[in-house]
Amino acid sequence: MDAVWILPVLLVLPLLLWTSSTFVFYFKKCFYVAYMMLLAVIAIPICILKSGGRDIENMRVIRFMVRHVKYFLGLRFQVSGWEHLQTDGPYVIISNHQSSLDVLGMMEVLPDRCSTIAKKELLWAGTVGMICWLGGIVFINRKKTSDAKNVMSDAAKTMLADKIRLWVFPEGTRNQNGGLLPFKKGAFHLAIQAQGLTADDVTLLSEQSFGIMRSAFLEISGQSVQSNGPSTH
Ligand SMILES: CCCCCCCCCCCCCCCCC(=O)SCCNC(=O)CCNC(=O)[C@H](O)C(C)(C)COP(=O)(O)OP(=O)(O)OC[C@H]1O[C@@H](n2cnc3c(N)ncnc32)[C@H](O)[C@@H]1OP(=O)(O)O
Ligand SMILES: CCCCCCCC/C=C\CCCCCCCC(=O)OC[C@@H](O)COP(=O)(O)O
Repeated sequence: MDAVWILPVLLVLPLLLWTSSTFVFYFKKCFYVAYMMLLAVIAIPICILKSGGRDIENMRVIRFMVRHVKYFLGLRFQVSGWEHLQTDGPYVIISNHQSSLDVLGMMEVLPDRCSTIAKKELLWAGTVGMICWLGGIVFINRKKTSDAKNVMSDAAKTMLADKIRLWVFPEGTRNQNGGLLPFKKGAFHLAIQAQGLTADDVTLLSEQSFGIMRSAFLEISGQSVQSNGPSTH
């Protein structure tokens, strides 16, 4: 009886994929989440066997396993300036944040010994949450600012002691409104500690970084003319 339903699905699915770009978009989105969950199932035992638990070195495994996902989604990346990340010691990377697909771009350029700051809710995202924990991702509670600051202060100490790099999304949330949200300060408090600056430097550093990222963002957006489905994802 069940098999009767399979035939229409098998017929309708290719038809929708062929005719509806909106369907293609949502199909890809579901595929992305399911496939990342599956990849994490494979990566979890590898990371545990390799590093014995939570360890920033696990980000190498995650990076390696995620890099091919772009091909399934029809995405390609153009990287420039990668050589600037090839320096010794700790540093902070900041980037804008539009969608969960940003993880794919991140994995194209992620340096060794680099993890990220993420909202704590991600920890509960099934196998993806577990692999994030194994990769040394630092989870913060955005609703409790003082807790988040304490966690980031501890992260700054670890960053200096263990020479790790941290990737922060200074907008603090995803944003697809065609610009940048005002930056939160956490990334810059991390950066001053890595560079021997003081709290007085945070505002200037934040403002300069915002200006540079905004002009780069607008320049790149101006070149981007292709659309592959609804604008919100
Ligand atoms: C193999 C299969 C794999 C499958 C899966 C693979 C996954 C791979 C991993 C990839 C994971 C990617 C995950 C991405 C997730 C991205 C996110 O979750 S984004 C959301 C979370 N991130 C952030 O929010 C980071 C940015 N937030 C901040 O920096 C904030 O500052 C804050 C710490 C949360 C506090 O926020 P808030 O109080 O609202 O705002 P501010 O304006 O910044 O600060 C107010 C005040 O406090 C001072 N201050 C801020 N931070 C600090 C600090 N760290 N230390 C000291 N003081 C601080 C700040 O200066 C302000 O004071 P002032 O007097 O006005 O200056
Ligand atoms: C138990 C099942 C739970 C299912 C949850 C699905 C979680 C997504 C799973 C796979 C997606 C691939 C990994 C992408 C990780 C990126 C996470 C992300 O981009 O989080 C958004 C966060 O930066 C900001 O969040 P808000 O915009 O503030 O909100």
